[in-house]
Amino acid sequence: MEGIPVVDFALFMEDPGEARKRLESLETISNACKEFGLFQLVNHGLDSHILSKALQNAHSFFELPLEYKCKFTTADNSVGFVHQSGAKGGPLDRKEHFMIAAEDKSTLWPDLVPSFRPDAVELSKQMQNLGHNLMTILSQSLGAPGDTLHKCYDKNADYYNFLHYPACSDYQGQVLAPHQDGTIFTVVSQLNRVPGYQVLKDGTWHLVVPEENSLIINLGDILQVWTNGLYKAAVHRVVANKAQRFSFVYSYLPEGKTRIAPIPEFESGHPKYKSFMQEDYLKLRFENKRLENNCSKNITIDYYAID
Ligand SMILES: O=C(O)CCC(=O)C(=O)O
Ligand SMILES: [Fe+2]
Repeated sequence: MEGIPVVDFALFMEDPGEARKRLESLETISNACKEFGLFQLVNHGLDSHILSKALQNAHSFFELPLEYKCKFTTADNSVGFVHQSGAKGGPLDRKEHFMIAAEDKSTLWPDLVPSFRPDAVELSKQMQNLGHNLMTILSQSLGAPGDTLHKCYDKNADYYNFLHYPACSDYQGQVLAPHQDGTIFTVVSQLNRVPGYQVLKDGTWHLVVPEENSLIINLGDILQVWTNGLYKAAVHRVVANKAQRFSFVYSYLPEGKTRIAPIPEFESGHPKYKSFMQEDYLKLRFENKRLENNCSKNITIDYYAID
């Protein structure tokens, strides 16, 4: 099996003594983004305890009674606790999750786990910072100036999500259906290192083994559109495990009113996507995921494709 590309983030954060290695790494990123839409990041620079705290808090929250957790469910499922979800026309996903809008003044925090809120806010700040640096590196990996992707929008409207996949003793299929994220890119931490995350490449699913201290960076639809299809949004899913699995997902998104369209220097007069407003696409995706909505088609970025 072909390995999932690994990128050493420290190379980019240190003084420029390692120029040759950096160039090699930019090449690795570029190839990974074209082939998998994904790479793994090591030496990511996050505070070493922050992810173990996230795991403890997620564990404490998800083991609370369903009745309590459901107090944090909102009408449109865009934030808060979601007990059941699934792709259109398919079986339900076997997971529950708690979604939070970064920098939101939400009061929707589980009071029975007092450390949940301060630890989550701190983690989201560190993730924001990591994402900012990744945007520069991704711009450079495209052979463009470091501020190229930053210049596509003014402000972030990020979301982050704690997920729990209960142990599956007699089921071996997928517990989260294949999909692409509607983000710029998404950072995934397989918090308790139980395997499950897989990425599709050339018709084959590849397991992303949760190595210690590594993160998954998976590209989303917006980066695919900005690069006019040069970089692709990773098609990924989660498969069952006999052990329960916890993960943390941080989604980088521009503000809702941002217009998304191929960046002129990457489309050379042949845009493959129509321009759209970020919040319109997000809304379509959320509406489409709601179980009571019986529309049979799964909305993807192809909705805006120019054929
Ligand atoms: O739980 C995971 O590892 C991945 C979750 C995911 O792909 C998502 O929430 O979009
Ligand atoms: Fe995803």
